[in-house]
Amino acid sequence: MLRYVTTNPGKVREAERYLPDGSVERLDFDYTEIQADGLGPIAAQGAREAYRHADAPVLVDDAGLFVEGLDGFPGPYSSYVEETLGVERVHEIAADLDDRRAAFRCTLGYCDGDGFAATPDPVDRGDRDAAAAAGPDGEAGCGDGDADADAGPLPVKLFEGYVPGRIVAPRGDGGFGYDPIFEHDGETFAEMDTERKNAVSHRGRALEKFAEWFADR
Ligand SMILES: O=P(O)(O)OP(=O)(O)OP(=O)(O)OC[C@H]1O[C@@H](n2cnc3c(O)ncnc32)[C@H](O)[C@@H]1O
Repeated sequence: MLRYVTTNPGKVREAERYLPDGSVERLDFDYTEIQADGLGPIAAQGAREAYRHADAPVLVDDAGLFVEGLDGFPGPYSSYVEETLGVERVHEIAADLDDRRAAFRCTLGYCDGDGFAATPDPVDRGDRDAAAAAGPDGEAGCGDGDADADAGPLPVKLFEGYVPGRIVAPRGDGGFGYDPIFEHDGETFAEMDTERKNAVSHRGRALEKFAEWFADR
């Protein structure tokens, strides 16, 4: 049984649509979010820690909002910023910017304690650049840059998803987190139902890639 590791029930609602019934259960485990410029090292480290905790295959979901006019902030710090400033303040700050383009990014980290061929290159190619398209998926193994001597060489397979949009005044009651202030194609994510958000979202894209790979393994 695969454990979807998150403290955020909103993520699980979206993820369930991509994973076969009965093949996954939520693990409410608050893994350590290391400080890093990109989501890849955070997801990789989190997956290793969660795997050690669960002793079962795990999928960790690290996501963030990257505002172009703020050089990608809050990015990997999105959770902290939501808790401290709050979503409406982020909109107020962005309202003063000329460039309100933004992107959501999601990196999924899968670890089952088994070996993938570990590659030395991390997938972190600069999540700060909100305009850059998500690149190919990668594997983070030994020497993947998330330097934690205790983490050991457990290989982690990473999957990325990206969606462009812009920051707007809050609209809509659905979704979670920054959804009310993130507009894509004329609608905020909070105005979309789960199915519609999944069809375009960063998480949907990453989950689609994961689900395909997982089924074909
Ligand atoms: O780490 P876990 O336990 O999964 O839960 P979290 O909510 O802290 O998850 P992240 O660190 O990945 O999320 C960073 C922030 O981005 C927000 N976020 C993530 N995905 C989102 C989405 O699809 N829509 C809106 N906000 C999102 C989320 O609410 C956090 O404030």
